[in-house]
Amino acid sequence: MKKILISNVEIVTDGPAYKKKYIGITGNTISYIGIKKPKGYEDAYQIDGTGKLAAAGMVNAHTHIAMCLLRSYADDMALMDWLQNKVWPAEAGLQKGDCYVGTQLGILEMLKSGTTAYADMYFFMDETAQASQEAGIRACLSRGLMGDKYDKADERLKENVQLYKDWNGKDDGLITVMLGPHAPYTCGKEYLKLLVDTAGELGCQLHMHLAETEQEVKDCVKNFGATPIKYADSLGILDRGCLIAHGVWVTDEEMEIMAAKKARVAHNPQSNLKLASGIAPVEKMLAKGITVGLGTDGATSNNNLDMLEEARLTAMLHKAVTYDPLCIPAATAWDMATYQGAKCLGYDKLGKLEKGWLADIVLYDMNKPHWYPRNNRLSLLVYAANAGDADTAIINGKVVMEKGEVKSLDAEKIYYEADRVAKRLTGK
Ligand SMILES: CSC[C@H]1O[C@@H](n2cnc3c(O)ncnc32)[C@H](O)[C@@H]1O
Ligand SMILES: [Zn+2]
Repeated sequence: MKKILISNVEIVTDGPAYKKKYIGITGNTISYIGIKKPKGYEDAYQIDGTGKLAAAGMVNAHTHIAMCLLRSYADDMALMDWLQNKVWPAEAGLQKGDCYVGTQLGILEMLKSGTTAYADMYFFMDETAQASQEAGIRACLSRGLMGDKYDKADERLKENVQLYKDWNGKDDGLITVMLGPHAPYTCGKEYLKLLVDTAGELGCQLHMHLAETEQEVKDCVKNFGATPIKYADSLGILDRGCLIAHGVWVTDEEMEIMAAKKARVAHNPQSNLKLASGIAPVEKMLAKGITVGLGTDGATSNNNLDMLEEARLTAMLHKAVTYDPLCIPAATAWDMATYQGAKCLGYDKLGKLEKGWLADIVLYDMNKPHWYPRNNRLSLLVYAANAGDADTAIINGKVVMEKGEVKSLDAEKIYYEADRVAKRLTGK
């Protein structure tokens, strides 16, 4: 089995004490962490960790990765205006091959900023799966679904089912698949019932936008007689296992339901702020034991895929909202960006640097002014680091980026292709 040995590396801790360590990787698993040089790694691929900080790779728990193609195309708008008048018309022009390029651009951005896994919901997901496999990034993919009827022949659903059959568990579990009902306002009740039934037959979970805006809640109550969370629950969506994107407008009672049904939430603070959707009651969710990961949402509403920004914003925003400086400390924000994100995607032993856990590891280059002095490395990572500090990325025991170079991606070619596709989509 292939082995990697990282030497002389610092490991993220919430305090001043540290010792330079060795991290051994065997196959896709962390097989050693310690201060003594381990035996049995003489022939391993060697990485010098001097001046580097090792941390678990971040997990982007909700995005639409190929929306990178529409970055800086539609800003300063509210969600429905943005979707109906700018985004959906542009997406209607998506052609075969576009999402492959858009995904490559997004993967490049995520790897270069320390993200090693993501959950996605979009179109042409076969292309997203292909690009993810080639880059070696961990991905949990859903075909975005919108529809009305209980119709097993629905083309979009057929695509999502095929995606599941073709890709779920592929590449040593690197790629997994969920069904992706878009939202209560784009999926009819009968259609949602069909998706729950289909997910049950496949044995997979659902990834859905829920309770993002106040207007969504009002419309849902008007049309279906219940708030989005209660409505989704009444249809069996939460029992099936659900990754909820947003969960901004949820009541205490709904959070109790979410906790009881083990729903996981992807909190997207930057997108929620930019679209003026509101601020999710994250501190309450965490207090109730709900798993809350962090996401960027698409780069059309963010406008980047930088998870360090989301972790920092999460650690700051909720302090201001609650007037409590102790709310969501750096350690909690980091846990959300890594371990809780991994749980959102359905993983058990992912998101921490521990022996026996999956080897998704990022080394950050600390040889920069904003990494001095080093009173607390975790504080530095959450409050001071920036995207360009990610130097090396290992996913499932494979080195996918070294010295800032993503091994399997040709950046210049991707920029050129992405520009070409974006011009066609936006007419700019
Ligand atoms: C059907 S594929 C996914 C679909 O979702 C759109 N989208 C992007 N961001 C958001 C958001 O914050 N809320 C709701 N829908 C969003 C995307 O443009 C695709 O059409
Ligand atoms: Zn979204």
